Amino acid sequence: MKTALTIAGSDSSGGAGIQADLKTFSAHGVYGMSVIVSITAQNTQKVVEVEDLSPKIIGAQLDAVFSDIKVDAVKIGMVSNPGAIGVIAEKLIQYKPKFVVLDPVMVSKSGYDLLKPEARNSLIEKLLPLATVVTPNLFEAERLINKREITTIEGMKEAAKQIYALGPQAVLIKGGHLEGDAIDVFYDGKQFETFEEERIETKNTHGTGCTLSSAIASHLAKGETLQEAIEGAKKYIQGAIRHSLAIGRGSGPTNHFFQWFEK
Ligand SMILES: Nc1ncnc2c1ncn2[C@@H]1O[C@H](COP(=O)(O)OP(=O)(O)O)[C@@H](O)[C@H]1O
Ligand SMILES: Cc1ncc(COP(=O)(O)OP(=O)(O)O)c(N)n1
Repeated sequence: MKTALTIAGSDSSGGAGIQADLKTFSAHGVYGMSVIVSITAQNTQKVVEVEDLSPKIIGAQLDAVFSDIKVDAVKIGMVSNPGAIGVIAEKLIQYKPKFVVLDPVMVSKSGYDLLKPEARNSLIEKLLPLATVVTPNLFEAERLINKREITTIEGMKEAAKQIYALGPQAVLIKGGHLEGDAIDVFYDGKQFETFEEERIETKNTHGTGCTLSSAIASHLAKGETLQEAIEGAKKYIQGAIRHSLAIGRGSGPTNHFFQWFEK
């Protein structure tokens, strides 16, 4: 069985973060492992509180996994603070996993800062250059390159070029917050590609970014090319949103095991 490791924050409501990643790995038949960076007290309506784990225990989790198990792909989500980012970068340089999917999580849909403002530069300098692909949403793309507002496909392409110049092997800017269809823009330094699906009208989109990035990691772990991995992940998130769950009183989660419910 292929393996994937998520390095991210825990979401007590189970729709985003580590919980979404492990469900996604399982739904793809990939053995999932986790390094917890932060614990969030969170539900479908809000993030109530966040507690970061120490760089020491983050490093110990990484050593425990990498010293024993072959990791076929890594997904990075909420990394919270400069100390956590420092130890994650150090260990990735040491263990050299083949694929690193970096979701530069900054703010939850409910509006809570999941990346401390002072950690932005560390994320750019230390993690972006280690990424096989970085998957910002529109807001995160704006923050990475200090751009005002990205609202069009042309704007996404220009931003993808600028983010690519920061060091990742490829960039996928997600268009979940665009007007109209859900169009994601890919750039690998040579060519652009768009991944397009129709927008599904629902408020239950908690954890869509986490789910897409861990699905990309799952496909990479199974040996697909990056473009094949994104194509597969995009189809998966579309199904997961189409069958999303009205659980909780706010923005409910996607359905990671929607295949079980399709006739
Ligand atoms: N309502 C929707 N219908 C279809 N696809 C969506 C919808 N919302 C988000 N997506 C897709 O889900 C993935 C995650 O995107 P996005 O929601 O922008 O990320 P994030 O959760 O990081 O803000 C992207 O592939 C995006 O196009
Ligand atoms: C612990 C944790 N990590 C990440 C997120 C953000 O996930 P995302 O997929 O961007 O989903 P939304 O917050 O936008 O619904 C999170 N909320 N918690």
